[in-house]
Amino acid sequence: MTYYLNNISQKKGGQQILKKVNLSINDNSIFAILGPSGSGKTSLLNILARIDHPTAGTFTGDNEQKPKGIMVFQDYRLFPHMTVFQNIVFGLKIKKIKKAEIRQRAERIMMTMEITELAKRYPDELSGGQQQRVALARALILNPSLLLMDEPFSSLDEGLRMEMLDFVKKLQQQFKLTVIFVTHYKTEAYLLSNQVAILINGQIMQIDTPRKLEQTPANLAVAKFLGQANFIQGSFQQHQFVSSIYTGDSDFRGTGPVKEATLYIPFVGSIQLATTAFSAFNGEIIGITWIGDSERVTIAVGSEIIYLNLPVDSVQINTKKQFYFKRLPVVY
Ligand SMILES: Nc1ncnc2c1ncn2[C@@H]1O[C@H](COP(=O)(O)OP(=O)(O)OP(=O)(O)O)[C@@H](O)[C@H]1O
Repeated sequence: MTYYLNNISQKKGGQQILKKVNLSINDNSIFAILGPSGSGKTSLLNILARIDHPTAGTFTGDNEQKPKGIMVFQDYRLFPHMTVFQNIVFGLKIKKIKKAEIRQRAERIMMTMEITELAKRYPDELSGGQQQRVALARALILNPSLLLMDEPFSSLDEGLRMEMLDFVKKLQQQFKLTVIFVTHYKTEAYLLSNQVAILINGQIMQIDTPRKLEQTPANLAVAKFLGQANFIQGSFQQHQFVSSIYTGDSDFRGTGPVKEATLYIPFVGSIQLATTAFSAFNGEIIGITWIGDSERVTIAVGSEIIYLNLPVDSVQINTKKQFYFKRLPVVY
């Protein structure tokens, strides 16, 4: 089933929290929603789980069906007085399913989640990663077609987070799930999905592949949220782009008044050291820090300071160098 979010808006306490959110989400896939803290991610998922209502708009499936997602929360929300097994089967018990079937389904799901040996433990006897596996098992035992994951791994350490992301991908394929995964870590979103929606201030700003988001952010708000970039104020004046580090030709063919724009120069992938069509700026290398797979290079360009991640040993300290844009990187 394809899921459709049609013009979903929500107001709370006089504040507009979601503004006309439109998304269509394909069956049997992982869709990531990426946004800063307070952008409305949880509010949106609560609506998709039918825990809350939108002020306007609808959430439908094909044939106008009313789908309901099952949530997995950041803070697990396990029942502390129940064992792992009791937590997992809780949802089936209240559906009055037969005991033998409950046991069979629980055993199968615990095996998949690699938590069989934890069945008799209580939540406070589990690590964060184990608790999240139990929370996932509790959701999956209900055979959901739509799984809603609200920053499920943000309290886990980096290594475990990466492991859990791989696990989610495996589960998605095994159970043919549709997963909506909400996060404020872009690496998580990029690792999970080739379709990422950026939510800022309750508004979907862009839906794209990770590569397109990084290379061509839809606006300055998206570019700033994605971060790891230099931002230089400038403007188009006739056919020229004018800024403190680069003034020259652009393909902008505006007439009339000056148009403000910002040069968006990501640390990675925006600059070449060899000549291309857009000649760019001269800078002096004033700092080089080794950061593993590359060097963070500090460049003085007039009174501006620019940071770039360049291949190891590609520039020398205290030398001057010319840098070339791959294309004139402008955002509004
Ligand atoms: N009951 C409420 N009344 C008024 N404002 C609310 C209410 N619940 C949430 N908000 C506001 O709505 C906005 C969105 O909150 P929400 O929790 O959906 O964001 P989020 O992106 O999930 O944030 P985080 O990543 O920090 O969990 C925030 O500005 C929040 O303060």
